[in-house]
Amino acid sequence: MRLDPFYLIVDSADWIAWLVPLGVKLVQLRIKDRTSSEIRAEIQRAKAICATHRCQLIINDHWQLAIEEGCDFIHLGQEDLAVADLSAIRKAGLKLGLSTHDEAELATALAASPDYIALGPVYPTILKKMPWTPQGLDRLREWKDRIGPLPLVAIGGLNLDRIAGVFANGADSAAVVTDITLNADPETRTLEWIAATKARTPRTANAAP
Ligand SMILES: Cc1ncc(COP(=O)(O)OP(=O)(O)O)c(N)n1
Ligand SMILES: Cc1nc(C(=O)O)sc1CCOP(=O)(O)O
Ligand SMILES: [Mg+2]
Repeated sequence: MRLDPFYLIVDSADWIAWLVPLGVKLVQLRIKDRTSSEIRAEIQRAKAICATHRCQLIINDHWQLAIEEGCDFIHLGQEDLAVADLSAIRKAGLKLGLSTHDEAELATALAASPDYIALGPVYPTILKKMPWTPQGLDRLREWKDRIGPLPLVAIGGLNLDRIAGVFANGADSAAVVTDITLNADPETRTLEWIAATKARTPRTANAAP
């Protein structure tokens, strides 16, 4: 499996409706602090938009809703993984991306046979507080050497100036939140990300549903 090199992460179907039609091919719906029925409605809307635009949708955290709504890809952190029903996830045919932040987490993640591994935070992030210091590019390279052909997602503090470095050090895809969502012009910045990652875009959409 190949991941699109530009991995957008947003917290609503409104963002997806706005930015996916610009040409985004890989998007994560990462919603916190909403009710289950609100999240279900967001997933339904996001799924319809992504299907129209042949964009791979990945649901963060809410694997039960993803199964119930017929989604095909989820992302889980280690705490999510610890309480998730992996066999139900696999039985439903969902692909699985997993977060890692240290050696122990990498071992746990690899034991779950994921479809990609994410390493973060590569650079400092303002999105959420985390106990890990920034991993840096050498650590990214080390992760790629360890996981071989499994796709590697870099996340944390990425911006246009940093993406060449993450690709040069083994990342297959660069995940981004605030460089786009807090930008004064998210639409233009999204187009800039698409242009900056275009040369690495798989010729066949890995990602299209
Ligand atoms: C691509 C990607 N990588 C890492 C994360 C973080 O997942 P997690 O550790 O579960 O933290 P939350 O995002 O749930 O706060 C991610 N969402 N996506
Ligand atoms: C959600 C998330 N997870 C991370 C990890 O390291 O697991 S870093 C991160 C935040 C990414 O946001 P931004 O692109 O704004 O830094
Ligand atoms: Mg999570």
